[in-house]
Amino acid sequence: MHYNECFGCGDDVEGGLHIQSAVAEGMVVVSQFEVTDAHQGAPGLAHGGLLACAFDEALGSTVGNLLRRPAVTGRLETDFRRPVPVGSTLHIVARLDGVAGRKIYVSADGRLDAEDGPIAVQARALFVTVGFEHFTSHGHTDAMQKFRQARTREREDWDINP
Ligand SMILES: CCCCCCCCCCCC(=O)SCCNC(=O)CCNC(=O)[C@H](O)C(C)(C)COP(=O)(O)OP(=O)(O)OC[C@H]1O[C@@H](n2cnc3c(N)ncnc32)[C@H](O)[C@@H]1OP(=O)(O)O
Repeated sequence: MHYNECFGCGDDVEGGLHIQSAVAEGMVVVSQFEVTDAHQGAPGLAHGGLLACAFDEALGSTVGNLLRRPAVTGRLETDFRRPVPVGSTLHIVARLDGVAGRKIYVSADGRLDAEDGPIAVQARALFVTVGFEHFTSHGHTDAMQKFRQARTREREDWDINP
């Protein structure tokens, strides 16, 4: 689900990750993260925390695209296998591993510069399904209102009673 002010996928967020995700064959969700100077940790290399963020985004998008229900990250694990240079593109393929009540298990591999490039980062996460009150009670009212207006314009259909 796209939200324009999201640090992970928002188009207008300066220095954001600008990740684009789409459902692909085999019920996977593919995402691309183009690493820029704004994402550096060590000189010339992506910051590990932002790589974790990229996977949070890609995995959250997997839950949203495949299950169409609101959920938040409860747990996120990352394995950093290779350095990710500035100027490279991480090709992330994510899958749904299982659902148990409100718990949703997802995992992903991120490959360097090509769909069949070497694996640089892997992640697994547990998302927990929440009601919309999670956002209305914990977030700012005006942000939720902007989000709802955008959803209405895009006519997105979500299960709001998980
Ligand atoms: C409109 C917007 C659209 C949708 C917008 C989507 C936006 C996605 C954005 C990207 C993703 C993010 O960054 S989300 C932001 C980062 N995450 C957060 O802020 C979440 C903060 N945490 C929470 O709010 C809470 O801890 C929850 C909701 C995760 C869980 O609280 P709860 O609702 O009280 O549920 P609770 O009973 O504790 O947990 C339910 C089940 O999950 C298990 N569980 C919970 N947390 C964990 C954990 N860390 N590790 C293992 N297991 C866990 C419990 O054991 C339980 O299992 P069992 O007893 O049932 O077996």
